Amino acid sequence: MRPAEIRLTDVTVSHARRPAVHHVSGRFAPGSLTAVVGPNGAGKSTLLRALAGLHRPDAGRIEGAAGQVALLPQAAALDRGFPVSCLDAVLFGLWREAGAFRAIGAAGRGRALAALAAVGLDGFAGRPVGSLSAGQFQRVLFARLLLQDAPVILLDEPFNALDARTAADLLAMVHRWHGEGRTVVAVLHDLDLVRREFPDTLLLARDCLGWGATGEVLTAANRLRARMMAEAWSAEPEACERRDAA
Ligand SMILES: Nc1ncnc2c1ncn2[C@@H]1O[C@H](COP(=O)(O)OP(=O)(O)OP(=O)(O)O)[C@@H](O)[C@H]1O
Repeated sequence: MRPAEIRLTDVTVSHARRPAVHHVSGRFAPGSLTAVVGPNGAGKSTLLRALAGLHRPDAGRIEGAAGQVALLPQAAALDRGFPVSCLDAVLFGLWREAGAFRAIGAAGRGRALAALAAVGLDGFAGRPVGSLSAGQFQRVLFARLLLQDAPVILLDEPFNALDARTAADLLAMVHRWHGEGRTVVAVLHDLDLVRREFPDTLLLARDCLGWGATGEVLTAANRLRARMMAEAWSAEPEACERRDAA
């Protein structure tokens, strides 16, 4: 598992010309385990979507991510009313590998069943995803990531609304991916968890307020700065003056 270095150079990502991520530069080293933290509306999900190629930066460059990323979106952003079984939901992980209209085959089904077993959902293959608890659904999404087998794994609030046991099981999987040499990036709000489990941190408040060793980034001064920036945001962020001036 040899992920490339992911480099961001002066990256700005906007929604309707309003910058959610503002002139961010830095790098995710191959095999690093990084938490992305910051206040609500800081641009964390937007950054992950840009890294996954789902949202194009309107300025700057992201290099090294294309084609090697698997993304776990925020559970709240997913529609669970869609009538699919757990097995099919996991098999969506093979979509890119197999192509939209190609048969998955017995080997693919076998891998999907093994992934369900690995996340503790043996026997759930035929269950509709709509009938799962939040924790069981998150396990299905982790099984899908397992099947995708990507060198870079992006997780958007992976432990939200989970009980201690489920969170611990999924955190163990994150550490396994890290141990295998994958690059893992997770958006998190629990700073105690970040300090305990994540060696590196990117502190975002639309601008990057720190990116490096967690202990050096999560200082009281940096967190205060992030809070003050968030309090200064109006409901609608301003258009980027630096970009408009360019
Ligand atoms: N689809 C969208 N259309 C318009 N604006 C959006 C869209 N998605 C996000 N935004 C805006 O972009 C900014 C950053 O949002 P984003 O979801 O990236 O922040 P976040 O740090 O992940 O927040 P949270 O911690 O609340 O999940 C916010 O001002 C948000 O309202």
